[in-house]
Amino acid sequence: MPPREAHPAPRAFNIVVLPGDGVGPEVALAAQRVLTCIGDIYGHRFDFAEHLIGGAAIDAVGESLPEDTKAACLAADAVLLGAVGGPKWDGAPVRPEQGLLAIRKAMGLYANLRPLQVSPVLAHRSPLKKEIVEGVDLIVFRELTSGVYFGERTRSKTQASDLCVYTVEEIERVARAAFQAAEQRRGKVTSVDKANVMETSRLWREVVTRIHAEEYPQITLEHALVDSMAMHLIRKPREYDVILTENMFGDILSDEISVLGGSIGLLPSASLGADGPGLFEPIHGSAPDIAGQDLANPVGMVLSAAMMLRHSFKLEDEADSIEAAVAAVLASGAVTADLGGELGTVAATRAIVDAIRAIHWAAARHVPMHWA
Ligand SMILES: NC(=O)c1ccc[n+]([C@@H]2O[C@H](COP(=O)([O-])OP(=O)(O)OC[C@H]3O[C@@H](n4cnc5c(N)ncnc54)[C@H](O)[C@@H]3O)[C@@H](O)[C@H]2O)c1
Ligand SMILES: CC(C)[C@H](C(=O)O)[C@@H](O)C(=O)O
Ligand SMILES: [Mg+2]
Repeated sequence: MPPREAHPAPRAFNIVVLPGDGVGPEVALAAQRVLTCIGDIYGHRFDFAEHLIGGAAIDAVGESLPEDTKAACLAADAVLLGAVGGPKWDGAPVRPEQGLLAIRKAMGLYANLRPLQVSPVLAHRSPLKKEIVEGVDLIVFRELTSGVYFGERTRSKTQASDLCVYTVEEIERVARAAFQAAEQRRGKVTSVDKANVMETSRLWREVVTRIHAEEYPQITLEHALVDSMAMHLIRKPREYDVILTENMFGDILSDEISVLGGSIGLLPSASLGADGPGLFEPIHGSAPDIAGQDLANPVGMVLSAAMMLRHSFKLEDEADSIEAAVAAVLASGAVTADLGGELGTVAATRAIVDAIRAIHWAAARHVPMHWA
């Protein structure tokens, strides 16, 4: 990508890195390598400060979100997170996942953006038919700081409960974020709920309908029930543009749509609030089955870093560079085992870094890309 005419001057950014557990540290390192390359090319300085979260924090200090990690995240320009959790902490009194929920809440990250694009050259990597997935371009807006994830929990010998609560304001703010995104895209929002059963879903539907009518009437809004939506997403995924949904449905549906692209290891996310730093993490987990073996696909984490450049730092060219390099590498077949390739995490990351440099070399000399 050649830099745009009025490119912003080089800047310095403080990025907190939370590697976490399992493959988290492996993919977090990949993102740092790619950002360092971007910094070299564009002259920005990215200062990385690593902090503990999840199981690694439990092992070191006995809690999943240490106070200094929280303070560092709140003071950072942005946060990158690998993944948390793993069987080692199953049944432990404090769970690694609590640290992740706590930092999302503390940073006020109510909107979790999970985009997916399946370009024609990548469609064959999906286990689904090429004609179904080719050209998919959608984004999930998942509410991230409320719902059943944050309701009161009870437990006795004979029963357990998880309370699901949504307030009008919590629905309004994430709905506005989704409608605003649709304005910049194909102008369609599909709001997903379970309004035939759940009271929180009936409120969700009412509020989304009202915000649409009052503030975004030019956007096409449709409502869908989560069970049939799970089916439609793999039968006709190209029909969707922006998918707006509550915390738990968004968690489940986003893992489902990862199949369209061929691997959960490809999908990035951005978690954003009203103001303050954002947090950027792949949608996958700590992948204990492949951790520590140089097998993890770094692309979801690397694309999360690109989302950080775009959303938090307004560095569009730099984000475009990473995305173009990832697309070129995936198209070339230089991929990890989850996509049927032979590269390890380190080699796949190197391929992305090399592609960024090659694209810049070609752009600077006005050479067609295939010579680079
Ligand atoms: N944001 C997070 O930190 C996050 C997200 C999801 C799950 N988790 C945690 O991770 C742990 C494991 O959960 P899980 O097994 O259900 O989900 P997972 O996403 O970790 O793994 C599911 C499957 O996808 C594969 N996979 C995941 N990431 C991959 C990558 N980058 N490259 C190649 N293959 C990849 C894994 O090998 C596994 O077969 C649990 O403790 C869970 O709570 C954390
Ligand atoms: C680990 C877990 C708490 C987390 C979630 O459910 O939000 C994960 O599945 C995700 O998708 O980020
Ligand atoms: Mg999940």
